[in-house]
Parts: sequence; C-alpha cells; structure tokens
Amino acid sequence: MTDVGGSPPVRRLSEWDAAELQPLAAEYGSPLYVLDLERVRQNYRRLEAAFPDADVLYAVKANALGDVLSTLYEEGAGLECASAGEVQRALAAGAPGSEIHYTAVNPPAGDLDWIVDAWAEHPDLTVTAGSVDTIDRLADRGYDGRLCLRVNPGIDAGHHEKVRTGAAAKFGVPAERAVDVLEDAAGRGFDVVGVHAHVGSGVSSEQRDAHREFVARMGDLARDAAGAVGGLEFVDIGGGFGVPYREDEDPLNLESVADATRDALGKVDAALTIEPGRYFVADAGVLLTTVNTVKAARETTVTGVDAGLTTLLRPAMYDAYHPIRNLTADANERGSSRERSPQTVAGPICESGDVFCTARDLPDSERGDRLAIGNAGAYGYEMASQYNTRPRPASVVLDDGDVRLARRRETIADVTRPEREALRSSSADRKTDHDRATDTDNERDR
Ligand SMILES: Cc1ncc(COP(=O)(O)O)c(C=O)c1O
Ligand SMILES: N[C@@H](CCCC[NH3+])C(=O)O
Repeated sequence: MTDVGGSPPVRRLSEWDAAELQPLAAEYGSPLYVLDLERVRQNYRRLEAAFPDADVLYAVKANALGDVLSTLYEEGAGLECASAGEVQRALAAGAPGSEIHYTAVNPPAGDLDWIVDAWAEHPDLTVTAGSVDTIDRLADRGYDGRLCLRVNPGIDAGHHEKVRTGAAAKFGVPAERAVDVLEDAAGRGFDVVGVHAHVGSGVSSEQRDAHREFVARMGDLARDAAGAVGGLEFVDIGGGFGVPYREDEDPLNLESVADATRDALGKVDAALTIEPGRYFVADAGVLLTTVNTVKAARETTVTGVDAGLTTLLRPAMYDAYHPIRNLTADANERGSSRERSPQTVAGPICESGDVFCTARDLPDSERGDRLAIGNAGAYGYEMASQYNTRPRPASVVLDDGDVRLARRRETIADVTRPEREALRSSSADRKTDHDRATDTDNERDR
C-alpha cells in the first residue's frame, strides 16, 4: 500500500530484514538502537506531500540524533527545539536561525541566557513563549526578536493522558487571554510573528473530531490575533500525528487531517506551520536486545533481556504497546520451528514495571536470542536514563546500504564521571586551601 509521497504509510516490524538486523547486535553490542535514515526521508516526503503549503518543522525531542536532524534539515524541515541544548544541536546540524523555533516551557534561566546570546548571532530565530513570565524574562534580557505565543486551546488528544497537552494547565496562555497578551507584547516592541498550540502526541484517526475542533479554534484565534497585532506570519498547530504501534492498527488518514486543517485555516491570512516529531522517526527505528534468561514463572514464561525501562521507557511510563519480534527465530529458522507461548519480556531494572509486554504470544525464546522491539525511533533513546547505574546504549544508522555507528555506547565510567570530577575538584580545592594555609604559616615562621 503506498500513500501520498510514494512510500508505504507504515513500516511494520515484520517488514525489517531479520538477517540484516540480527548481526548488528553482535557487531555493535546489545542493547542497540538502529535507525534507518531512508525511512526518515520517506516519512518526511509523505507528510510534506499531504501538507504541500505548510512550513514543516521537526520536533527534535522525538529523536535528537545529529544524523536525524541533518537528514530532515536537508529534506527541507526546520527544527522545533524544546531546550537550549536542542537549539545547540539544531545549529550544529547546519540549520540557520531562520529555521529554528525554540519552544520555551517554564524555561530555566540558563536556557534563556543562552538563547538570547544565540539570538545576537542568529537574529531570525523564533522564540515561542507559553506564559507572560517568559515574555517578561526575555524582555529583561534585552530580547525583542521574533516572538510566537503558545496558547492553551482547552481541548486535547493523544495516545495517553500523560501526553495530552492542549488542556493541561502547564502549557500555554489560555486562548481567551491570548489576544491581550499578544497586543501587549507587540506594544513592548517584540516582533510578534505567530500563534502556536500543540494538542497532544499520538493523535489517532479516532480522535479526528477533537483535532478538527482544535484546528477550528486555532483558525478563529489566529484571525483575532492577526487583527489585533496587524498581521501574523504563521499559525503553528504543533505536531501529534499518530503512528500505528500495533500490527493491525491503521495509519492516520493524513489527507483527512490535512483537509480539516485547510478548512479551518483557509480564511486566515497566515502560513500554516506544523511540527511533528514521532511521525518522521517512530517506524524508522528498532531496539535490539538479547535474551539472557528464560524461566517459567507462575502464569507466564519470563524472557529476561538486557534492555530495560532505562533503554525504552514508553511501556513503563504510558503502558505503550511496542511490537516485539524474535530475530534469531526468524532469521535462522524462518520463524517456523519454534513453538509459541505467552511470554513476558522483562528487563534488568529493579522495578516491577520493567516489562516490555506481559504474557504476549511469541515464539519460545532461548538464551542468546536477539529480539527486536519495533517503533523505537521516537522517544526511545531520548527518554533513556542511567538509573541503576546503567550506561545508555549505542545507536547505529542505516543509510542506503551503509551501517554506521552514530553514537557510542556509554560506559560505567561515563555515568560516574561527573561524581568523580566533583570529588577530584573538591579535593583539589581542599588541597589549595591547605597549600594556602601552609604558605601563610611558612611566612609567619620566616
Ligand atoms: C510543542 C510540541 N511540538 C511538537 C511535539 C511533537 O509531538 P509528536 O512527536 O507527537 O509529533 C511536541 C510533543 O508532544 C510538543 O510538545
Ligand atoms: N514522550 C511521549 C510523547 C510526548 C511528546 C512531548 N510532548 C511518548 O513517548 O509518547
């Protein structure tokens, strides 16, 4: 099935080549993130074809690997950044300030300091503020550049309550106050360029009514705002385009989302901006992991693996479903000779939530098998942690037949380094104090 843009709208885990993936874990170690850059390009082109008139930004938070940023920037995407660190990555990937939006959510002082310094060099970057305090704090630092206002539209959608943002008090200025805030900012000399909202992440076709209502509200707001500040350059409706995680789930009907958006914003004299993350990278990535334990528990077989919630947090945090495939069974035995049974795939972390699936029907696993966890390209590595003093895994990219290490595996020394450095510098300070005291004593003795 091909869709607009000429590539299949979904790449299922079953379509990855087991014989190609399986040796990567031996060569680069396990667990291992694998990302196919060509699939990232396909996803970009499909979305661009569905929204031909939109300015497309990539939400860097979904996967901030430099290769992903440069690939998408070269395809034509701008970069939406959630922190000063992400802006640094965007600039390092070659994007100019004009292609960078920084979305400030309760921004730490260090972020604002850094951004305002960067603005001196990149005067056409855009800052999206979600509160009057952020606007004041920008003004305090002398910023009067491009400003977009994030509004809270009071309607939300998304795959889990924890990723619905459109009505969560934390995000944005309530839509009913937005025009006043924008007028005030324009009056204070900011270059007011847009309005923004993000309804939530992982919006599915079933939630199309909520999304339609959301874009309709944005259309009304953008018209009022443009009237109040003498015109807007863009209206940014955020990201959130969902992708299927279950094998039998249908892809989002992009055309219908695009049509609804066109209808809602048709009469607004401002460009449409969208900023998806997940859509570009989710099905371009898999996580490889190795079975180290197979044990019969009371109601299920436990397949113990070397990846855990520190490697891929989504199942533990959102009860998210990720497809799982036994590559060893598929590559060596063509998937046929193994019995199947209900299996709980669990990681090495000391939390009972450290499971990727519970009693799922899978081929019987054996110690040493390589498993692939699908749809791991979005919010996978980005949400990894070092809990239990576990180093984060390596990432490799596939690109047109090439395989390349894109980020090395962390070592335990990487995890403990900040602590060792702090100890070293405080003992150096103590030594310096001691040296100073000794020098004074020596002087006194002289
Ligand atoms: C402001 C903003 N823009 C864009 C995104 C990207 O969302 P998604 O990856 O669901 O497209 C997010 C994350 O939910 C976000 O918070
Ligand atoms: N981290 C979430 C998406 C939230 C995106 C940020 N607002 C997920 O994995 O589904």
